[in-house]
Amino acid sequence: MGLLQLLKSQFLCHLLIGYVFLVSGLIVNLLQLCTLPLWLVSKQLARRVNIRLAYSVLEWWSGTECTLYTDPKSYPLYGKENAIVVLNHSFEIDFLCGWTFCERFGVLGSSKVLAKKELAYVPVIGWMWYFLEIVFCKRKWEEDRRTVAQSLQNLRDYPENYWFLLHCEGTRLTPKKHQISMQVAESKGLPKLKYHLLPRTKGFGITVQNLRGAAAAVYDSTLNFRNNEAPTLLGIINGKKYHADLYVRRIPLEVIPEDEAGCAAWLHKLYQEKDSFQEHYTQTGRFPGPIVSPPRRPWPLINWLFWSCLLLYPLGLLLVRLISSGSVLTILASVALCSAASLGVRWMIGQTETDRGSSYGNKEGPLNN
Ligand SMILES: CC/C=C\C/C=C\C/C=C\C/C=C\C/C=C\C/C=C\CCC(=O)SCCNC(=O)CCNC(=O)[C@H](O)C(C)(C)COP(=O)(O)OP(=O)(O)OC[C@H]1O[C@@H](n2cnc3c(N)ncnc32)[C@H](O)[C@@H]1OP(=O)(O)O
Ligand SMILES: CCCCCCCCCCCCCCCC(=O)OC[C@@H](O)COP(=O)(O)O
Repeated sequence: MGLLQLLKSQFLCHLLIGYVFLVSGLIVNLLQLCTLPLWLVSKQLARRVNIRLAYSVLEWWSGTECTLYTDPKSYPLYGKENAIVVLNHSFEIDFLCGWTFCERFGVLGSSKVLAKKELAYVPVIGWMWYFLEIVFCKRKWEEDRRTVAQSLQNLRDYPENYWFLLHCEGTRLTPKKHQISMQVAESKGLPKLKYHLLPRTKGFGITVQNLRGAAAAVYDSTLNFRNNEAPTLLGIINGKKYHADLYVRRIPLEVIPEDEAGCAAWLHKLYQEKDSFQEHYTQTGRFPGPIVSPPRRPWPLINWLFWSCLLLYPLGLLLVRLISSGSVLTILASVALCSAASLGVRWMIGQTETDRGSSYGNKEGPLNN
């Protein structure tokens, strides 16, 4: 274990990182709130300010290495156009890998996702997403068909390039969800998938329909981790290194059928292809095609140094004052506050854990929702 990894695994280090993450995030949330009047004056300027504010929270502490497999001809277009990203949903840190790639291609602050509504209430990240015009769904089509379409329409004049992420499986893969979704596949006469849940086609259909002309392509993205790892956020916080491999194919939006049934059939075929890429990965330890290496940028490090210096210095001063005050009551109150904050951060980490995930796709029944 290297010195940096040893440091990362220490409890005190977790407390300090948790403190910097939480306080910097809340400051950014507050600044975002202050941009509300700006929306009335200039919507596009308010959007640009929020993109930059979000950037400084999203790119944070991750030691995950990511390798990109893709066609070198498509590579120069990444980050230079709007795109719909279709990504498998098997790992607890899918979102971190997504952020890492967004950062490398300069679209971290502007990128979007079709996210479950419950995430809107997660402090810092969920609150920030509200200002970033993230599209939320209740996974209840009767309600989502109208609200999701409206939110997508709002993105048509977005002032900066973005990726719109869709986890078409709708929930993270578990053995039970997989078994149930394969029953649905069988009942629909569709081939079984080994590594994916059956994709939900309605969200994809409505996204393509509403972003046609605004997004140039679908980036079919398939993620896996080396050595059969099942990475967790807690693992990362404890300094564990994971290595992600991502296979991306750029598919021009024009090739996707315009009618609902054709579009759904196209997506099912895409997932059958994704399944074969995962099989290839399992057999050979790599995805097909050449590797390209997006360069690391200095901004994440500069960003972290900025927030750490800004927030750790006053914390140090406060601690010295607290101890020298000698007041048992003040010290107890401070310990209680720190405990509450660390429980809050632990709850947020819990939101990323598949074991604590939703029951969506878990119930047997006519609709299996
Ligand atoms: C160069 C590098 C490139 C790429 C880099 C990679 C990524 C970076 C990109 C962007 C990053 C940006 C941000 C990322 C940050 C964070 C991400 C965090 C995570 C949030 C993600 C989530 O919250 S996922 C959960 C929410 N999202 C979704 O659910 C999307 C998919 N779902 C849908 O599309 C749904 O259709 C819906 C939500 C719109 C509506 O759901 P509902 O359940 O109401 O309706 P459905 O149509 O889905 O259900 C009825 C139909 O489904 C059939 N059915 C029933 N049971 C099942 C079952 N178990 N499995 C499959 N199908 C089932 C049923 O029969 C019905 O069928 P029909 O034939 O009638 O359609
Ligand atoms: C050391 C301190 C570090 C503190 C870090 C706290 C970080 C909290 C980040 C919260 C971001 C939450 C994003 C989670 C995205 C996610 O993966 O959602 C799952 C959904 O797709 C599907 O849900 P489900 O149906 O339950 O599988």
